[in-house]
Amino acid sequence: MRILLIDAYDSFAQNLAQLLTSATGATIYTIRIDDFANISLLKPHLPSFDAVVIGPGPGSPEIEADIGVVNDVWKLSGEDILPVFGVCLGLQSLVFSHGGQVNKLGTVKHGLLSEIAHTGEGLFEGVGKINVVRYHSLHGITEVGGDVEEIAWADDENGRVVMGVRHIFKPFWSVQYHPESVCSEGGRNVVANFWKMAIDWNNSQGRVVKDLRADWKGQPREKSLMELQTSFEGRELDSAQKMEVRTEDIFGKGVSASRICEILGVGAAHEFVLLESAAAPGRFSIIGILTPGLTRRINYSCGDTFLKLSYSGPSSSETKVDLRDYGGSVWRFLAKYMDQRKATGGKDDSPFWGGLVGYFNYETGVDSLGVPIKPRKEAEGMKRRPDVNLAFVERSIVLDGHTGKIYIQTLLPPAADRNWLESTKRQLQQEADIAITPSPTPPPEPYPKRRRSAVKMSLLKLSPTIYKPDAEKYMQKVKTCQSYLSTGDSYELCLTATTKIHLEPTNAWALYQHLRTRNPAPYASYFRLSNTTLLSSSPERFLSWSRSGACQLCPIKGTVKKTPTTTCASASRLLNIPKERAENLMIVDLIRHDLHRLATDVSVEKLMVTEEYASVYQLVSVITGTVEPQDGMTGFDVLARSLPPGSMTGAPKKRSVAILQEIEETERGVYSGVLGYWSVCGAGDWNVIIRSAFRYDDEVVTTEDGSEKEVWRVGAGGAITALSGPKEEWEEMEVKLDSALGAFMGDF
Ligand SMILES: C=C(O[C@@H]1C=C(C(=O)O)C=C[C@H]1O)C(=O)O
Ligand SMILES: NC(=O)CC[C@H](N)C(=O)O
Repeated sequence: MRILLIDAYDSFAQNLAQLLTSATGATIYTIRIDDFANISLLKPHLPSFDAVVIGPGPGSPEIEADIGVVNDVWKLSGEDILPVFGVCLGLQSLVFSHGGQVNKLGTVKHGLLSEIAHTGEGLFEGVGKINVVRYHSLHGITEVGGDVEEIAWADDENGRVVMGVRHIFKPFWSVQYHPESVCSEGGRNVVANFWKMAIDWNNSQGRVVKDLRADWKGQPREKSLMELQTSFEGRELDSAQKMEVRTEDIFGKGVSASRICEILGVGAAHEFVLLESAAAPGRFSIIGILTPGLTRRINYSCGDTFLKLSYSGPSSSETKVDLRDYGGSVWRFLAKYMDQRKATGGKDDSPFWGGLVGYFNYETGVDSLGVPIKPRKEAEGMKRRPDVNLAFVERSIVLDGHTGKIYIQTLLPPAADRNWLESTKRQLQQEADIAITPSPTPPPEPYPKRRRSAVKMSLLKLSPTIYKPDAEKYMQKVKTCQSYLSTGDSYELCLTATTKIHLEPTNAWALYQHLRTRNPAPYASYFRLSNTTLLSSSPERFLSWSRSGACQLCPIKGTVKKTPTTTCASASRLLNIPKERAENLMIVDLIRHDLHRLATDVSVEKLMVTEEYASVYQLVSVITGTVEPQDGMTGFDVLARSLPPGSMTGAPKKRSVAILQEIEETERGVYSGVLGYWSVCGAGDWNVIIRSAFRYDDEVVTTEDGSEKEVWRVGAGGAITALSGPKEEWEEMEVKLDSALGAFMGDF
């Protein structure tokens, strides 16, 4: 049994595919509305399907680019007719193509629940009273006395809004709401009813479904990056390396990650990597030792046909890798690179044995969606910077904040690396001994007192000049976002803006220490690579995967500022309102879709739990799924196809990103990207780069008095929905901005 799902570039389509699979047992083939230029090209394939399902999507059925072949599917006649079920845009298209109208709602409904009334028959047989999730700005009005009749309704501020329709003599049904949303009731029942009616109709017509034609190109599931690589004929990378991890471990409770970094000379290091769990629920901190002349750097700028390999250190020659050997894809290159570097022998309890560490910036995600990158640095008269900035780390130190264990690890062969393991162990052991010997308990995190005062001295002298976005302009942009929400082009837009800081040359490590003390976060990081410095206090995990392929995504959406009187209970009350819940729900549904594309057993483990951070309370959800290692599928496949993070774009992702490219004037750069690792042990963990500051190390401005200043950037923003107020959004942006801006303030 086969169902053809026609996706209108929505971020919920694969949730619908999953609902269809579980309710019907059929195999789902997904195509896009414009994969076939017109209905006569699609028509020859339709006899191969038991039914068609039209998915939701941005825009309107009145606009051809938004609807593609779909209006014509509803106009099929005679022998060509087959059962069709439409969702949201699908319903609007059914109504529109049968003489009805599609109008704007006075009060749009995005991520909001309504109880619906229905006939209790046909599609709604045995469905009972249900609350359903709505994502729409438009609504259908059926033609009086026409062939399409109403079968379900919602009553709200708009009056009576049609929620379900059927064709009176053709096998066509549609719903306006989203039966596939995690918060909709009765979805499975409605889809099962459609399927039963579809099969009955096919039988009554003697319609026998044919095999797929030889020229049918669609696949029931997406291929992994490694499967796509099977035709790989290009040059091999550095010869495949079977790596053995060697580890020394010590018990080092009381030795902080910061202290170890200082022992390793972080303050003076040109390049350095620390991914630090500086607050709960973080557990492990990872230090990547970047050895000049030895550690590989991998850099890529979107639009290039090549990527650059070089060695860590101030001067290194570059090798260009022709990406055409990898289907033009940096993702396929990286999948192959890591496939050749699988390691054994590390400690089970250490999540990272060495491997890729670094970031994919926001524009990498924009590019991978096929959306043109509008604001580019070049346009601002800036140098081109890598959009992908990674290192392959051979030597690393991992601290387990729960057990106090410190793992010292190397992937280098013993002959090349005899002394490093032992000498580092000795050094850290000495520090561990000091930490446990003195009777006054070791000073609390982040680092011993003497160092804190040194940092204080240097920071007190800072005099940053801060260029914040213009408040009026930002509020105007909130309204522009809302105009796109009212036309149905987006359901939620994560608007952001960049603040620039000019600062006298300052030690970045000292700044980081200040940031992590002021705003301790589970995904803090100090990252310097390829002329870029990133100081992060991110609270948000984007995606992690285990060695066995268990994926977890933890989107945050919904923010309340902490005040001296806020408690978790009071914040929870403020967050548990329709506006905040809708913001979060939209992203949960979007992420379920991203995960359903490649993973199985997708489920929402936590839905909108209030969590406390240093300066804010947030609503957090957790979505999990598993990628099957056969076919070479890894968590990296999910990463490659899920950028930018949905919590930083809004939904539907592709259209929302394109709209944001129009509204935001500067490129986001490192902000809104993801930072993390993919280890040679097979596991990976990536966070969303927010509450962070970054700079390009060679970018300086000369002020009027002739002094040189560093240029730092901090991005901040928030989700705009129809329920947002411009002033409140500006204030929310400021709260998030302040959590990173604090690094530049000398008030400690
Ligand atoms: C846009 C930011 O944060 C994002 C937006 C949030 C929101 O709208 O509530 C919450 C967390 C992040 O996903 C930011 O920190 O700059
Ligand atoms: N979810 C959808 O399919 C939305 C349809 C249409 N773009 C609207 O906003 O009404």
